[in-house]
Amino acid sequence: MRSERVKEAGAAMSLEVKICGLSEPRTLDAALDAGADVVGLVSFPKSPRHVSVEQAATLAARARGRARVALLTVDATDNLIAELVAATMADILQLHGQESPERVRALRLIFGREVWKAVPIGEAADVALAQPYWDVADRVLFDARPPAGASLPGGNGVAFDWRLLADLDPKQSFVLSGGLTPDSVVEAVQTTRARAVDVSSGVERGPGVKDPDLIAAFVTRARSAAVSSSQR
Ligand SMILES: O=C(O)c1ccccc1NCC(=O)[C@H](O)[C@H](O)COP(=O)(O)O
Repeated sequence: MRSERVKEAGAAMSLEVKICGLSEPRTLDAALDAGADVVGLVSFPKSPRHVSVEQAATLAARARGRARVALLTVDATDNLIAELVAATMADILQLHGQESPERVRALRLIFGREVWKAVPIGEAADVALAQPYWDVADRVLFDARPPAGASLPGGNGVAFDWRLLADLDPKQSFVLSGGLTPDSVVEAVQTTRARAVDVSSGVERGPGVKDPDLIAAFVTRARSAAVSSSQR
Protein backbone atom coordinates (compact mmCIF):
# COMPACT_ATOMS: atom_id res chain seq x y z
CA MET A 1 0.00 0.00 0.00
CA ARG A 2 2.72 2.42 1.04
CA SER A 3 4.65 1.88 -2.18
CA GLU A 4 1.50 2.77 -4.14
CA ARG A 5 1.12 6.00 -2.17
CA VAL A 6 4.75 6.86 -2.68
CA LYS A 7 4.47 6.10 -6.37
CA GLU A 8 1.34 8.25 -6.66
CA ALA A 9 2.96 11.09 -4.77
CA GLY A 10 6.03 10.82 -6.93
CA ALA A 11 3.91 10.86 -10.05
CA ALA A 12 1.97 13.86 -8.86
CA MET A 13 5.10 15.68 -7.82
CA SER A 14 6.78 14.99 -11.16
CA LEU A 15 4.72 17.69 -12.87
CA GLU A 16 6.48 18.57 -16.11
CA VAL A 17 6.69 22.28 -16.90
CA LYS A 18 7.12 23.57 -20.45
CA ILE A 19 7.89 27.18 -21.27
CA CYS A 20 7.02 27.74 -24.93
CA GLY A 21 7.93 30.33 -27.50
CA LEU A 22 11.42 31.13 -26.27
CA SER A 23 13.35 33.05 -28.89
CA GLU A 24 16.44 34.58 -27.28
CA PRO A 25 19.30 33.27 -25.15
CA ARG A 26 18.56 35.56 -22.16
CA THR A 27 15.03 34.30 -21.63
CA LEU A 28 15.91 30.75 -22.58
CA ASP A 29 18.50 30.90 -19.79
CA ALA A 30 15.81 32.24 -17.45
CA ALA A 31 13.63 29.21 -18.20
CA LEU A 32 16.57 26.85 -17.72
CA ASP A 33 17.62 28.56 -14.48
CA ALA A 34 14.03 28.39 -13.23
CA GLY A 35 14.08 24.63 -13.77
CA ALA A 36 11.74 24.26 -16.73
CA ASP A 37 11.64 20.65 -17.92
CA VAL A 38 10.85 21.50 -21.54
CA VAL A 39 11.60 24.59 -23.61
CA GLY A 40 9.51 25.15 -26.74
CA LEU A 41 10.80 26.68 -29.97
CA VAL A 42 8.17 27.88 -32.43
CA SER A 43 8.65 27.51 -36.18
CA PHE A 44 5.65 29.44 -37.51
CA PRO A 45 6.46 32.71 -39.32
CA LYS A 46 3.21 34.43 -38.35
CA SER A 47 4.09 34.03 -34.68
CA PRO A 48 5.88 36.77 -32.72
CA ARG A 49 7.84 33.86 -31.20
CA HIS A 50 8.99 32.39 -34.50
CA VAL A 51 12.62 31.37 -34.68
CA SER A 52 14.66 30.53 -37.79
CA VAL A 53 16.40 27.20 -38.15
CA GLU A 54 19.67 28.90 -37.21
CA GLN A 55 18.18 30.54 -34.14
CA ALA A 56 16.58 27.25 -33.12
CA ALA A 57 19.94 25.51 -33.44
CA THR A 58 21.61 28.07 -31.18
CA LEU A 59 18.87 27.93 -28.56
CA ALA A 60 18.66 24.13 -28.60
CA ALA A 61 22.42 23.83 -28.12
CA ARG A 62 22.13 26.14 -25.10
CA ALA A 63 19.39 23.98 -23.58
CA ARG A 64 21.02 20.61 -24.23
CA GLY A 65 21.55 18.68 -21.03
CA ARG A 66 19.43 21.11 -18.99
CA ALA A 67 15.94 20.70 -20.47
CA ARG A 68 14.21 18.82 -23.25
CA VAL A 69 13.61 20.79 -26.43
CA ALA A 70 10.22 20.80 -28.15
CA LEU A 71 9.94 21.92 -31.75
CA LEU A 72 6.59 23.47 -32.43
CA THR A 73 5.30 23.33 -35.99
CA VAL A 74 1.97 23.81 -37.74
CA ASP A 75 1.16 21.46 -40.63
CA ALA A 76 4.86 21.52 -41.56
CA THR A 77 6.41 19.55 -44.39
CA ASP A 78 8.73 16.62 -43.80
CA ASN A 79 11.56 18.73 -45.21
CA LEU A 80 11.07 21.57 -42.73
CA ILE A 81 10.79 19.20 -39.79
CA ALA A 82 13.86 17.30 -41.00
CA GLU A 83 15.83 20.55 -41.24
CA LEU A 84 14.74 21.64 -37.76
CA VAL A 85 15.42 18.24 -36.19
CA ALA A 86 18.87 18.04 -37.80
CA ALA A 87 19.71 21.55 -36.58
CA THR A 88 18.37 21.16 -33.04
CA MET A 89 18.35 17.41 -32.23
CA ALA A 90 15.05 18.25 -30.54
CA ASP A 91 13.50 15.72 -28.20
CA ILE A 92 9.83 16.46 -28.91
CA LEU A 93 7.82 17.33 -32.01
CA GLN A 94 4.76 19.35 -31.01
CA LEU A 95 2.24 19.36 -33.84
CA HIS A 96 -0.11 22.31 -33.52
CA GLY A 97 -1.96 22.24 -36.84
CA GLN A 98 -4.55 20.03 -38.49
CA GLU A 99 -2.23 17.00 -38.56
CA SER A 100 -4.28 13.78 -38.88
CA PRO A 101 -3.68 10.73 -36.66
CA GLU A 102 -2.05 9.07 -39.66
CA ARG A 103 0.29 12.06 -40.10
CA VAL A 104 1.16 11.96 -36.41
CA ARG A 105 1.94 8.24 -36.62
CA ALA A 106 4.07 8.80 -39.74
CA LEU A 107 6.08 11.67 -38.24
CA ARG A 108 6.75 9.67 -35.10
CA LEU A 109 8.09 6.81 -37.24
CA ILE A 110 10.10 9.05 -39.59
CA PHE A 111 11.82 11.13 -36.92
CA GLY A 112 11.85 8.78 -33.93
CA ARG A 113 10.99 11.64 -31.57
CA GLU A 114 8.36 11.98 -28.90
CA VAL A 115 5.29 13.54 -30.50
CA TRP A 116 2.77 15.81 -28.78
CA LYS A 117 -0.43 16.59 -30.65
CA ALA A 118 -2.31 19.76 -29.83
CA VAL A 119 -6.08 19.43 -29.58
CA PRO A 120 -8.13 22.66 -29.42
CA ILE A 121 -10.80 22.80 -26.73
CA GLY A 122 -13.69 25.25 -26.90
CA GLU A 123 -16.57 23.15 -25.62
CA ALA A 124 -17.25 19.75 -24.05
CA ALA A 125 -17.62 17.96 -27.38
CA ASP A 126 -14.08 18.99 -28.36
CA VAL A 127 -12.49 16.67 -25.79
CA ALA A 128 -13.50 13.72 -27.98
CA LEU A 129 -11.28 15.14 -30.73
CA ALA A 130 -8.36 13.73 -28.75
CA GLN A 131 -9.63 10.17 -29.06
CA PRO A 132 -7.86 9.18 -32.32
CA TYR A 133 -4.57 10.67 -31.12
CA TRP A 134 -4.09 8.82 -27.83
CA ASP A 135 -2.71 5.75 -29.62
CA VAL A 136 -0.45 7.55 -32.09
CA ALA A 137 0.94 10.50 -30.12
CA ASP A 138 3.00 10.23 -26.98
CA ARG A 139 0.95 13.01 -25.45
CA VAL A 140 -2.08 15.11 -26.24
CA LEU A 141 -1.68 18.81 -25.47
CA PHE A 142 -5.04 20.36 -24.66
CA ASP A 143 -5.02 24.00 -25.70
CA ALA A 144 -7.81 26.54 -25.98
CA ARG A 145 -9.53 26.76 -29.33
CA PRO A 146 -8.22 29.98 -30.98
CA PRO A 147 -10.70 32.88 -30.74
CA ALA A 148 -12.51 33.88 -33.91
CA GLY A 149 -10.21 35.83 -36.20
CA ALA A 150 -7.03 34.70 -34.43
CA SER A 151 -4.00 34.48 -36.71
CA LEU A 152 -2.33 31.82 -34.59
CA PRO A 153 -3.52 28.26 -33.84
CA GLY A 154 -1.93 28.60 -30.42
CA GLY A 155 -0.11 31.01 -28.18
CA ASN A 156 -3.22 33.15 -27.86
CA GLY A 157 -3.25 33.47 -24.08
CA VAL A 158 -6.77 32.03 -23.96
CA ALA A 159 -7.88 29.50 -21.36
CA PHE A 160 -10.64 26.95 -21.67
CA ASP A 161 -12.88 25.49 -18.96
CA TRP A 162 -10.58 23.00 -17.25
CA ARG A 163 -13.60 21.15 -15.83
CA LEU A 164 -14.16 19.79 -19.34
CA LEU A 165 -11.24 17.42 -18.71
CA ALA A 166 -12.79 15.99 -15.52
CA ASP A 167 -13.91 12.72 -17.14
CA LEU A 168 -10.59 11.91 -18.77
CA ASP A 169 -9.11 8.55 -17.88
CA PRO A 170 -6.43 9.38 -15.23
CA LYS A 171 -4.08 7.08 -17.11
CA GLN A 172 -4.20 9.38 -20.14
CA SER A 173 -1.08 11.53 -19.96
CA PHE A 174 -1.85 14.99 -21.30
CA VAL A 175 -0.33 18.45 -21.25
CA LEU A 176 -2.53 21.28 -20.04
CA SER A 177 -2.09 24.47 -22.01
CA GLY A 178 -3.93 27.62 -22.95
CA GLY A 179 -3.92 30.92 -21.10
CA LEU A 180 -2.10 29.61 -18.03
CA THR A 181 -0.41 32.16 -15.76
CA PRO A 182 1.58 32.08 -12.52
CA ASP A 183 -1.68 33.04 -10.80
CA SER A 184 -3.82 30.35 -12.41
CA VAL A 185 -1.55 27.32 -12.73
CA VAL A 186 -2.18 25.97 -9.22
CA GLU A 187 -5.95 25.92 -9.72
CA ALA A 188 -5.48 24.52 -13.23
CA VAL A 189 -3.39 21.58 -12.00
CA GLN A 190 -5.67 20.89 -9.06
CA THR A 191 -8.76 21.01 -11.28
CA THR A 192 -7.40 18.77 -14.01
CA ARG A 193 -4.68 16.77 -12.20
CA ALA A 194 -2.56 17.43 -15.26
CA ARG A 195 0.91 15.91 -15.10
CA ALA A 196 2.34 18.52 -17.45
CA VAL A 197 1.65 22.20 -18.07
CA ASP A 198 2.63 24.54 -20.86
CA VAL A 199 2.67 28.32 -21.05
CA SER A 200 3.61 31.06 -23.48
CA SER A 201 1.64 34.32 -23.21
CA GLY A 202 1.29 34.07 -19.45
CA VAL A 203 5.02 34.60 -18.97
CA GLU A 204 5.32 37.49 -21.40
CA ARG A 205 5.23 41.28 -20.97
CA GLY A 206 4.02 41.57 -24.58
CA PRO A 207 3.59 39.29 -27.61
CA GLY A 208 6.76 37.25 -27.84
CA VAL A 209 8.52 39.24 -25.07
CA LYS A 210 9.24 36.68 -22.37
CA ASP A 211 9.77 37.95 -18.82
CA PRO A 212 12.33 36.13 -16.64
CA ASP A 213 10.48 36.95 -13.41
CA LEU A 214 7.17 35.65 -14.76
CA ILE A 215 8.93 32.51 -16.00
CA ALA A 216 10.42 31.88 -12.58
CA ALA A 217 7.10 32.55 -10.86
CA PHE A 218 5.26 30.18 -13.18
CA VAL A 219 7.69 27.32 -12.61
CA THR A 220 7.68 27.84 -8.85
CA ARG A 221 3.89 27.97 -8.64
CA ALA A 222 3.53 24.94 -10.92
CA ARG A 223 5.85 22.95 -8.69
CA SER A 224 3.84 23.97 -5.62
CA ALA A 225 0.66 22.85 -7.37
CA ALA A 226 2.11 19.40 -7.92
CA VAL A 227 3.06 19.07 -4.25
CA SER A 228 -0.36 20.19 -2.98
CA SER A 229 -2.11 17.87 -5.45
CA SER A 230 -0.09 14.91 -4.21
CA GLN A 231 -1.20 15.67 -0.66
CA ARG A 232 -4.94 15.62 -1.56
O1 LIG B 1 3.14 30.29 -29.31
C1 LIG B 1 2.90 30.54 -30.48
O2 LIG B 1 3.14 31.64 -31.02
C2 LIG B 1 2.27 29.50 -31.36
C3 LIG B 1 2.09 29.78 -32.72
C4 LIG B 1 1.49 28.82 -33.53
C5 LIG B 1 1.10 27.60 -33.02
C6 LIG B 1 1.28 27.31 -31.66
C7 LIG B 1 1.86 28.26 -30.83
N1 LIG B 1 2.06 28.00 -29.49
C8 LIG B 1 1.80 26.68 -29.00
C9 LIG B 1 2.08 26.46 -27.58
O3 LIG B 1 2.49 25.36 -27.20
C10 LIG B 1 1.65 27.49 -26.60
O4 LIG B 1 2.46 27.39 -25.46
C11 LIG B 1 0.20 27.18 -26.21
O5 LIG B 1 -0.61 27.40 -27.34
C12 LIG B 1 -0.25 28.04 -25.04
O6 LIG B 1 -0.09 29.37 -25.38
P1 LIG B 1 -0.61 30.50 -24.32
O7 LIG B 1 -2.10 30.38 -24.26
O8 LIG B 1 -0.13 31.78 -24.92
O9 LIG B 1 0.05 30.19 -23.00
